[in-house]
Order: sequence, then structure tokens, then C-alpha cells
Amino acid sequence: MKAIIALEDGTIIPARSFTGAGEALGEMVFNTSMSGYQEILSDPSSAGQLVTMTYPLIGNSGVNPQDMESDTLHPRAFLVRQYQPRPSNYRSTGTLADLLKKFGVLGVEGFDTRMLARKLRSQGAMKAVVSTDKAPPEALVERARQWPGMAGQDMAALVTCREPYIWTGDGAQPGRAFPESPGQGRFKVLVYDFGVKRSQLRLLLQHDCRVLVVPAGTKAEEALALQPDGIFLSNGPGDPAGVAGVQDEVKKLIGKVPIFGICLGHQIIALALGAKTCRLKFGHRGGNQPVKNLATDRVEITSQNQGFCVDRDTLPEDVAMTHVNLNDGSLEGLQHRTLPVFSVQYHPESATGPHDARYLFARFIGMIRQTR
Ligand SMILES: NC(=O)CC[C@H](N)C(=O)O
Repeated sequence: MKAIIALEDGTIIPARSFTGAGEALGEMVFNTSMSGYQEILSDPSSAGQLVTMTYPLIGNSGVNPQDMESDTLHPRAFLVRQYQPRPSNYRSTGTLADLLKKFGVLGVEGFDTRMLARKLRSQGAMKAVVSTDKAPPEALVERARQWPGMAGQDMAALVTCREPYIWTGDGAQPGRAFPESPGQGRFKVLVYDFGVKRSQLRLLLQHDCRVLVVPAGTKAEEALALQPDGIFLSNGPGDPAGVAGVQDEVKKLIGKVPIFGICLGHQIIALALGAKTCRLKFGHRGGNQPVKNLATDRVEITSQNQGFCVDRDTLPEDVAMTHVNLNDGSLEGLQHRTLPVFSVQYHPESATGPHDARYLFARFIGMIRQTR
């Protein structure tokens, strides 16, 4: 079925839908990962986006229940050069097209994805419409232009859990407090869910933690009443400055218990510490972003998925930059000089991506040990 990609700058690209009729309006972004399409789709940070993969063949390894990073898919459309309808992989239990259809994500193929990526790189992320509708393409461009966009919106509120839950080796179990038995993990870690990826919860479990996940709107007093040994702030979608009220709660938590934040969690920590966030021109999305650890001078190849970053020139005196992106010099990590709080912009759980940065989970546990 024919589809049209219409960008707000007036560009019109003919393509094909591989998931039937549909229309999607959102922010067009590109991801340079060569694998891990299922993790990218099920990462709640992708909510509201139209995701284009620059790697040309997508669908080859199928999909499976284990690789879901949440229980649904989040982008509004998924765009690829060539969709592979016959997957071959020993873990595969179905096709990508069926998964997209199940969750109402429009799948589009058959156009020059690298041309689109180059355009976004030079002009910046753009609002766009992807549609199988026979409407004149100019009308689709107009629809993209009229859309107000996601700036300033609280997108985390859309993907956070409604009720607290305990994360166990068997997945989520109902519960509002940490399990009593230390046999279930030595360190009690409270996870603020702004759109958490399951790999982060799994890694906390592997590091001997009892994991209690709470909604984004949880008050600092409620969080502290649960007596956590550490607090983890997850990744999540949208503009960090739009996440209502959370900065103030995090401000109250800083200094009380060790805190570790990833991506949106990192940006919220930065805002709570008094820094500012800003939009990246076209975002960092992929599994090949070089980041330098300034303490060791070592370079980590990292997995990333963000459209915003912390403005390194706004860090207060008592906060140090710990990591820097070698492509554009943007801030990738920070640490308070005296209080137990640190965070990174990238994804050390690396699902999908290289495992270079997993040491950060061990660092968090080390911080908890020191303060216990
Ligand atoms: N992966 C994330 O947590 C992304 C953070 C934020 N939504 C951004 O785009 O910058």
C-alpha cells in the first residue's frame, strides 16, 4: 500500500506501508543502530516519535517476548529502507510487521532512509506526517506544520506505571513496599518510573537489589518513608522541563540517599541541581556514540536515545561534568562534588548496544555500600 512521508519543511517522500492503512503524526528522528529494533520500539523514551532506522535491512531476526523493554510499543511510526517479512533466528516467535500491527504502529518501507537522515542532520529534527491516506501531499505537510509538537509536554505522565510494583526475576509483581526478605536482594532500590526499560530493572536485580518501582508523581516524603538504600531515576520520553513537579521532589531527595539517573532521570537531576536542559539539533539515537570518561580518559562506545541534553555551561560550581560526547562535545555525565548523586545521559543498560558502560551500575552499588 502506498504511503507518503511529509515533513514540515515541505519535503514529500513516496514510500510503502507494510502494516496496512494508517496515519501517524509526530517528531521524525533517525536511529543508527544496526540491530535491536524491538528494544528501540519498546523503549518508552520513543513515545510519540516517528523512528527511521538508517540500517537498511530490518525485520531479519523477527521478534520475541523476551526482548520487550516494556509491555507495548511506543513510536507512532517505524520507517525502514527494506522490511524483511521472513525472519530467521532461533529466538524469533513472530514477525516485526505483526508486532507493529498488534500495537497500532504504522510500518513504512521503500524509500531512501539515509537521505532522510542526512536531511534531519543538516536541518534538525522535524515534525512530520506519515500517511496512507490519499489526501494531497501538501495537506499532509500542512498537518505537520500545524501540530504544536512535544516541547514542554509531560510525556512521562503517559508512560509511567499507574501503581507501584516489585520487579522480580519473574517480572512485575504487585506490591507497594520492599519485600521483607533480604534473600531477595541486599540493597533496597526505589525506581522512579518515567518510562523505565526492563533491562535497567534486570541489571539492578543482578546487582543484588530489591527493586520497587513507583510512579513518576511519587512525592519525596512517600519515597523516603519506604526507606530505600538508593534511588534510581529512569529514562523516559519528551522534554525534561515538561515533567510536572518532579524536579522539586528530586531536590528534596538529593543528599538523603544515593541517587543514580539515566537519560531523562539524568536530565531531571540536572534541573534539580540548578542546571538547564536544551534541545539537541537532531538528537543522539543509536548504538555507536563515543563518550569520554573524564576521570579515566577512556572512551566508551555507548547506546543513546535522546533529543535533549544538559547545557554544560549551566552546571553549578558544586557539580562536575564526568563524561563528554566526542561527536559534539555535549555533556554526557555529571556528579555532585560532595553529595552521593551521579547520572549519565546515555544508556549504560545498553539494550541494545555495546556493554562498555555497565560499570555504572556497580558504581551505584558502591555508593550505596559507602553510605549504609
Ligand atoms: N532516553 C531518554 O530518557 C530520553 C530523554 C529525553 N526524553 C530526551 O529526549 O532527551
